[in-house]
Parts: sequence; structure tokens; C-alpha cells
Amino acid sequence: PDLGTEFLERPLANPLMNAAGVWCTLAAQLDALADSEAAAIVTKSCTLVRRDGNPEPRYRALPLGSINSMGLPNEGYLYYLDYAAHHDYDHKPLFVSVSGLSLDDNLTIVAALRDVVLPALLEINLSCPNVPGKAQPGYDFEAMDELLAEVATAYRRPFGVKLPPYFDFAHFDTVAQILNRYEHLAFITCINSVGNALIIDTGQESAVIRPKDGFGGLGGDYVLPTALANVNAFHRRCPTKTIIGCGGVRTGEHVFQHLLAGATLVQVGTALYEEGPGIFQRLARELAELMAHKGYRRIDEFRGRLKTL
Ligand SMILES: O=C(O)c1[nH]c(=O)[nH]c(=O)c1Cl
Repeated sequence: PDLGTEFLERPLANPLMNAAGVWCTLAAQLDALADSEAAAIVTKSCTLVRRDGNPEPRYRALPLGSINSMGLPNEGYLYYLDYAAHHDYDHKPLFVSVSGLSLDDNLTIVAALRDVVLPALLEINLSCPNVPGKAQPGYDFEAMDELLAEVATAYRRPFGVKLPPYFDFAHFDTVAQILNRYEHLAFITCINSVGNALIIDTGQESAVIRPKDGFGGLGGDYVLPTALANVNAFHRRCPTKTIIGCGGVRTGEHVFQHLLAGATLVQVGTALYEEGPGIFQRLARELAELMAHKGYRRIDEFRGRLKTL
């Protein structure tokens, strides 16, 4: 089978890439992804200035996934613009994830990315659940609309958004209606971690991460059904946008399910954190094996073709 995929008219070897935030904070990590089977890579969400992030422990692997409250540790946007300036775009696409702490910070970073005129793709993170005291724009629809209007006006090139999970059809409808009003908004990445979960260690009778009394974003097996629902909800509601699936991907079968639900690319977070960049070779092999078993030669024979009963 051929895992060939097209994203924004660019042919890719397969639909696989990392999720922003995982194995992508430092240049050496990004280089490892560039050398892996991932067909595209995205940077850690960046802010105006470098951040240490939250106190540790701030990430914990779990039998069914992970919980994190990293607190946006990153090297500052100029570090990732510099990385983007040296990336080989003929080898594979590079996305820059931006998560400014204010509208002004986002606009400063977006304008800088525009002005360096690189083939890098902008993924605006609307959904970081772990900065104490900051409500995420993904759940403040007026703030989201204002941010997108300002970014679209400033950036004037194709860009995408990273959304939090939604759990209500009224929210799917409202958010899709906002996103569909922005022509430059070319792709939608669903989902970010399921925010503010609480994992308890029974023996210690304690939370397992330090920040925010142990409340953190959930990833991994726990979130696959919610991720698939959000991918399919926005695939149905935003026919002119490309959907990138993210959430709960650990096997080739999970990749297949995201593609069936309507994703064009599929991002890997928790499983990449635990397994390392070699996971992309395994996921590509497992997806090809599943496609062969089902008699599919190409992804576009089943992508977005989820049946209902
Ligand atoms: O705490 C984080 O750095 C973080 N953690 C997440 O699970 N999603 C995000 O978008 C971010 Cl920005």
C-alpha cells in the first residue's frame, strides 16, 4: 500500500507527524524528528520570551496515557524562527506552533514569522490548559474570534489552529461557524489534551504532578474517542478546511481510525513521548499492514469514509 498523502497541495510520504510540545522543544529534538519517518514536524508552542515552565513533577506517564502541566516551557519564539530559517523544506514541512500569552504577543510572533518569509506553516495554539490564571481562547469564543481576525489580518497567509476538545454539539457548531469565516484558516488540528484532569496515586493518597494541585491535561488512550469525535465533527462542519487529527494515537489502527474520521495528517503526542521518534516507522508499518489486510492501496480510498449505522 502507498501511504502517500497531500497536505495543502504538498505531497508527503505518509500522514504522520509529532504533536506540538512533544520531542520538539530543542533543536536536537527537532533534528531527530526531521531524521525520523515522520512526514512533517511541528515545534513546541512558543511564547515571546523563553519560559522555564511549571515546577516538576509536571509530566507523568500512566498505564492508559499521560497527564501534564508543563506550563509552556520553551526557548522563546526567536529560537524557533532561527530553527525554521535553517530547516530543509524540500525534505519535509515544518510547522511553528505559537501560543502567545496575550493577543499582542501572538501578533508580534505572527508578524515576525510572516516577515521572515519562510515556507514554515503556522499552527496557532488556542488551547493550552496549563498556564495558571490564563483562560484558554479555545473556550472563550469571543476571544477566539478576535484573535483569529487579528491573526488573519496580520499574517495574510494560510495558517491553522490547535483546538481543545469540545463535548457539546452547540460548541462544535459555534466554533465551526467562527473558523469557517476565515479564508486564510486552512487547517484545524483536533485535539489538544483534555484539560484539568486529576490523577490520584492511591498508595500515596496524593496527586501525581506538582502544578495546579495536580490538575493537568490528559493524553493517550484515555482521549482517543474524544479526539475522533472532534476530528469528525469539524470534518463534517468545515468542508473547505483540512483536518489534522491528534489524540490517543499509539498504533497503526489508531492512525487508520483518525483518517477514517476525516483527518488528513495524524499527530502523535503521548506515545511519541514514551517511545521516541522510532515510533513513526512502527506506525507507518502497522498502517500499511492494516491497509493491505483490508485491500486498500491508497489512503484516499477510505479517508473520511466513516460509516454510520
Ligand atoms: O503545559 C503545556 O506546555 C501544554 N500542555 C498541553 O497539554 N498542551 C498545550 O498546548 C501546552 Cl502549551
